[in-house]
Amino acid sequence: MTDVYVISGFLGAGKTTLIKTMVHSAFKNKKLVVIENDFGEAGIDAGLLKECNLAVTSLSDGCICCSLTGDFEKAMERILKDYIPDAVLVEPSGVVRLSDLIKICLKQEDRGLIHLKRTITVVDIRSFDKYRKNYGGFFEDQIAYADLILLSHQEEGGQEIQSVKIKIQEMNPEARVEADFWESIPASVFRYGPRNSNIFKLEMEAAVSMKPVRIRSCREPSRRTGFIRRHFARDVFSSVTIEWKEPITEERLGKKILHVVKHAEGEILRGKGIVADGRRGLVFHYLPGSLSIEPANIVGNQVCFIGTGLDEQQIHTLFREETT
Ligand SMILES: Nc1nc2c(ncn2[C@@H]2O[C@H](COP(=O)(O)OP(=O)(O)OP(=O)(O)O)[C@@H](O)[C@H]2O)c(=O)[nH]1
Repeated sequence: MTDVYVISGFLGAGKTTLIKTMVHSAFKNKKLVVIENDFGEAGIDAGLLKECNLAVTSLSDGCICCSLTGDFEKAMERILKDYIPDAVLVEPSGVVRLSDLIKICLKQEDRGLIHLKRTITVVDIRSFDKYRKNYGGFFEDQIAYADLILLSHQEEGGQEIQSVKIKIQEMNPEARVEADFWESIPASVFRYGPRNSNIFKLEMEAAVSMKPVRIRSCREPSRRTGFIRRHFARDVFSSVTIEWKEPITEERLGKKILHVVKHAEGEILRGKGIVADGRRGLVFHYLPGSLSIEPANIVGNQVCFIGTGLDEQQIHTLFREETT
C-alpha cells in the first residue's frame, strides 16, 4: 500500500512551501507524486511545485472534500497504477474540511489502495486568532484532525509562538506541535508518528454505519444554538481568476494587486499568480498585510484572488484599471 500524507492549512499558511522543504529533506530520493487542489481555477500551486521537478496532478476549481471527491479518487487510483510512487502528498485547498478529506482517504485505505500515514497541518501564527474567530469551522477542523502541526512565520513572532502553541495544544492535545524552523526538524517527525484518535473515531463512525463513508451535507447540531447549517467552502469563500497575457513589470504588478486589495468589496484573504515580465516569470503571493513578488523560472498568465464577499466583475475591472 502506498503511503499518503495530507498537508493541510488555511489559505496561504505555507503548505506548498512545506512540501518544497519536505521534498529535499524527509522525502529525499523518494518517488513522489503531489495531488494539488487549488480553490481557484488557476493551477498556480502546481506551477510552483513543478519548479522542484515533482510529478504533480492538479485538481482545480473546487474542493476535493466536496465537489471534486470523484475526481480525487480517480486521480489517486490512476497515480498508484501509472507511477507506482513511494508516497503521495495531498495538498488540499486552504478551505478544506480536513475531516471530510480524511474520510475519503479512509475509504481508499479500506479498499487496500493506500495507507493514510500522516495528516500535517500548517498554521500561520500571524493570523491564528483572526482565522479561528472568523472561519472556525474550517480552521479548527484542520487543527483537530492533524497528527502533526507546524507553525509558519515563526521568525515574526516571539511571545506569539508560545501562545499559539498552547492554544493549538488545547484544541488538539494529541498532535505533535513543532514550532522550530522546518529545515531543522528531523525527517522522521514528518514521516512517522501515531495516528490521532480523532481519526480513529472517523473510522469507527464509518464502520458502525456499515455504509460507504459519506460526507454529511445536512444540518449539524450546534452546542450553542441548537442547529446550524453546515457550510461548504463554496458557501463562504469565492475565487476570481484573471488571465493576464501581456508582459508586466514587477512594479506595475505590485500596484495593481494593492489597488485590487484596497478597493475590492468583501475581504481578500489570498492572492497569488504567475505572470511574465517579458524576460522571465514573476510569482506573487498576497496575504493580508504582506505582498511578495519574485522572479521565477516559470512563466504563467494567471492571477487569482480568494476571499469572502468578492464581486468578480469588480475585481476584473480593478485589476485592468491603470494605476499611478
Ligand atoms: N517568511 C515566511 N514566509 C513564509 C513561510 N511559510 C510560507 N511563507 C510564504 O507565504 C506565502 C504563501 O506560502 P504558500 O506555501 O504558497 O502557502 P499555501 O498554504 O500553499 O497557500 P494556498 O495553497 O494558496 O492556500 C509564500 O510567499 C511563502 O514564501 C514562513 O514560515 N515564513
